[in-house]
Formats: sequence, structure tokens, C-alpha cells
Amino acid sequence: MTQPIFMVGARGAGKTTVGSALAKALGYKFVDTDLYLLRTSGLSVADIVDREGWAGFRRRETETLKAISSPLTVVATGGGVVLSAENRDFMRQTGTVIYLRSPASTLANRLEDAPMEDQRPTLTGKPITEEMMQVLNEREALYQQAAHHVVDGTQDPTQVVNAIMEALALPMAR
Ligand SMILES: Nc1ncnc2c1ncn2[C@@H]1O[C@H](COP(=O)(O)OP(=O)(O)OP(=O)(O)O)[C@@H](O)[C@H]1O
Ligand SMILES: O=C(O)C1=C[C@@H](O)[C@@H](O)[C@H](O)C1
Ligand SMILES: [Mg+2]
Repeated sequence: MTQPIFMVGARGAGKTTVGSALAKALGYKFVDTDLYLLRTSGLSVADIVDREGWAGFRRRETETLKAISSPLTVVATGGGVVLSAENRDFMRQTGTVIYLRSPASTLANRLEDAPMEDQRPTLTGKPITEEMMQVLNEREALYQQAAHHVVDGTQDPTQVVNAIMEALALPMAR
């Protein structure tokens, strides 16, 4: 299997953390749409949203997704990548899509510990637990629709990597 592996899920799901560990375990390259955008434009998500609105950010995200996806690569996506049918189709058709699934309470706890507001400006204006409940209500079906494999993301990152390897029927990481 050489096609890209796309990590999807909500903010705090571990797409960046687990995706990077998975790439290491597989000897794949690791890329991240949020970090690529930050590095290439010099603008944080909050900066882009201030200047261009969420629609501008989503346009850039779609361009980035297509530009950085290549064989033997793990791609950590942004939490909202599944909102676009174009993105969902692209990922499903060109790669293997892993949905890292955790309840809103787990996501909110992680985000409270590491808010990174520049990269995660509020989506709803609500407190974090309510925001994550609303986001999952709105997106759960889209994450499921995009995914080839749904993996429990509540375990520690090494265990999540091993669960993904098992789902992909690959030898386990040590
Ligand atoms: N499996 C895990 N167990 C415990 N903590 C985790 C796990 N995965 C991620 N974290 C922690 O949760 C926080 C968010 O993780 P990460 O940045 O990887 O999420 P993300 O899905 O990439 O979010 P975003 O959509 O905002 O980019 C980090 O502080 C990270 O250390
Ligand atoms: O869930 C979302 O909509 C987002 C998640 C982050 O990864 C960033 O892509 C951005 O903050 C938007
Ligand atoms: Mg991330």
C-alpha cells in the first residue's frame, strides 16, 4: 500500500499527534494541512479567518489538501476538512481515510489543556464542551462518510497507532 493515509476527526482528536507517530512507524512522510498553511502563508488560522472569513480558510484548505497529498505520506487534515464534499471525495478516492473518534468531553479536555487559539479560533462562540458537542452533532455523519476505518482515539497515541496498523492490516509498531 503506497497511497496516502488521511487522518480526519474533530479538533483535539489527535490527527497531528497520532498522524505524525503513524508516519514514523510506517517510514512515511508526514504533512499537516494546518501547519503547511501556516508555514507557506505565514498566517495562522485566526489571521486567515480575520482577513478572508471561514470561506477563505476553507478554500485554502482544499488547495492545500490537493497540493500536499502524495504516495507514502500520512496527511493530518484540519478538523473541518470533511465539510466539503469535494474534499471527502478526493480523500476517499486517492487514499485511505482514518477517522479518529473520541467523545466531546475528551476533545474538550485536551483542548482546554492546549488551546492554541491562533490555530483554533472559536467555531461557535460557545464554551469549549458545548462547542465540541455541537461540532460532533454537525459533523459525525460526515467523518463517518469520509472514513474507510473508524478508530477509537481515546487511548494513548502509541495504542492508537497500533489500532490503526491493525485496521490497515500492517505489522504493529514496537
Ligand atoms: N491519543 C491521545 N491521548 C492523549 N492526548 C492526546 C492524544 N492525541 C492528542 N492528544 C493531545 O491533544 C491535543 C490536541 O492534539 P492534536 O493537535 O494532535 O489534535 P488535532 O486533531 O490535530 O487537532 P486540530 O484539528 O486542532 O489540528 C495535544 O495537546 C495532544 O498532545
Ligand atoms: O474543526 C475545525 O473546523 C478546524 C480545525 C483545525 O484543525 C483548523 O483547521 C481550524 O482551526 C478549523
Ligand atoms: Mg492538527
